[in-house]
Amino acid sequence: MVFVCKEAAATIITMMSATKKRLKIAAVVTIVLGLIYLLRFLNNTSLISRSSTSGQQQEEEQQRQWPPTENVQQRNLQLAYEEQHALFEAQQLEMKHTKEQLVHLEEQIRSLQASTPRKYPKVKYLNYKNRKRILITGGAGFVGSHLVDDLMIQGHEIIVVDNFFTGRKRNVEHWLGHENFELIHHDIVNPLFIEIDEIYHLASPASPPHYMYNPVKTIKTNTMGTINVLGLAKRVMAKVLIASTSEVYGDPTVHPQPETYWGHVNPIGPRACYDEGKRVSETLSYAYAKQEKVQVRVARIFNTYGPRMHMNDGRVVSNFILQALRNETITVYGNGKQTRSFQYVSDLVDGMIALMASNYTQPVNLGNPVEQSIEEFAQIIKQLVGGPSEIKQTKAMEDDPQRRKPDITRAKTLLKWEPKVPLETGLMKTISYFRNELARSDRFQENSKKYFESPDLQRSRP
Ligand SMILES: O=C(O)[C@H]1O[C@H](OP(=O)(O)OP(=O)(O)OC[C@H]2O[C@@H](n3ccc(=O)[nH]c3=O)[C@H](O)[C@@H]2O)[C@H](O)[C@@H](O)[C@@H]1O
Repeated sequence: MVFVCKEAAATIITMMSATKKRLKIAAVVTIVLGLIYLLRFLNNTSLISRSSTSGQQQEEEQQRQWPPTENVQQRNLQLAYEEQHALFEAQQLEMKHTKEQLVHLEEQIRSLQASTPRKYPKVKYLNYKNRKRILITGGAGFVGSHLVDDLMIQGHEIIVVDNFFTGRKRNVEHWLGHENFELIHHDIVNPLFIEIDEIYHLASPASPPHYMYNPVKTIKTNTMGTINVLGLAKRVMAKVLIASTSEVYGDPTVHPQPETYWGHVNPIGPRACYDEGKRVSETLSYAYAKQEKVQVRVARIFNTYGPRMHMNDGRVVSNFILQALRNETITVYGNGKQTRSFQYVSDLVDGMIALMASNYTQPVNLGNPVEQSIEEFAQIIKQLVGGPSEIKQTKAMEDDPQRRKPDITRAKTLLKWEPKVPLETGLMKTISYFRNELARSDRFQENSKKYFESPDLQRSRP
């Protein structure tokens, strides 16, 4: 601006020395030039201020825009952000599907519950004085669940404790919700504090493949578990019945086996975890009886069979029946000359209840003295089931007891008990149970196949 004015003044001084006319022209030119400079200057100034405003706006725009797009770091951030966002959206969609499915399932459960009113088997009414609180360890197992049924029907309050290693909720589900029944998921290897009048201690795997599967656990259950049960009995002054076994006789050298026989057990063989575990269990019972005045009953249980045996039980009765029903080969371990005496489960339960009610404290054999070889037993099953199954000999089991038959004189005289169910009758009931189980498992497999292959499920999968 200063420069422009100086220039204009210089021009005017020059013009003053010229003619009047030239002077006028020079003045006009000078003024026009000055105006042009002035206009240019003003224009430039406004351009500068305009461009600085748009720069600010751009910066603000950039700040508003997230994630930033300018440099690499920002671009990476943006990509990560977009990825997370996409994942989040996919998860939300999956969650929505799952919620829809849950709602559908809940509706189905509600309608099923509504259509099946809870009906329990009839139970006797016992007054407060006669009604006992009875704890059954292993009460969801094969034998335990039948004992539960009988004692419930008699009108007692039953508390089942089971770790469900071999027991199943299904075995006692018909009592769930009944005011006299309680089911506790508990491993008896850990102490239990509860008020009861009687205990039936059945908790332990009993089938050779099951107890050999985890021998340490089998020993713990039969030693620590029994200590916990006897300790509980001592605290609350309850009577205890310990479920012992014919296996305490090992591979017997006396036949048939009376309770006075001390047995022939290999202490380091594959069966020892069970055989010796049960022998210690008996020893503990009599130690608590002597030292702590606990009232004990010991039942030595011989081979027992019946409905609610597990399909994967692995013992001879379930194996042979399932093999025959599936038209598979019936597998006899060894030469089949070894013998067993089989009792039906309801006979055993009657014997246990009679023993608990008695005053007799020494061990009592509970078994059916009708003895047969395993070879004969395979023939009986094949004949009862029918079908084309072959009977074949396979590898013998290590330390398999060769002869087993209970001497039941004690039970007969002291408990007035003896087995009532003939082998054929019991086996027919057991065969019919396994036939239903097979049909049920086929149905289950088919339904689950249908479900997992259904287009709805495929669509809802992420
Ligand atoms: O059922 C029971 O109450 C008894 O079962 C088992 O004793 P174990 O007599 O060896 O029972 P199984 O596994 O049923 O075997 C019986 C006989 O059949 C044979 N067997 C078993 C399964 C098989 O598929 N094929 C076969 O020939 C065995 O070698 C054995 O000689 C347990 O060890 C006992 O504690 C339990 O009291």
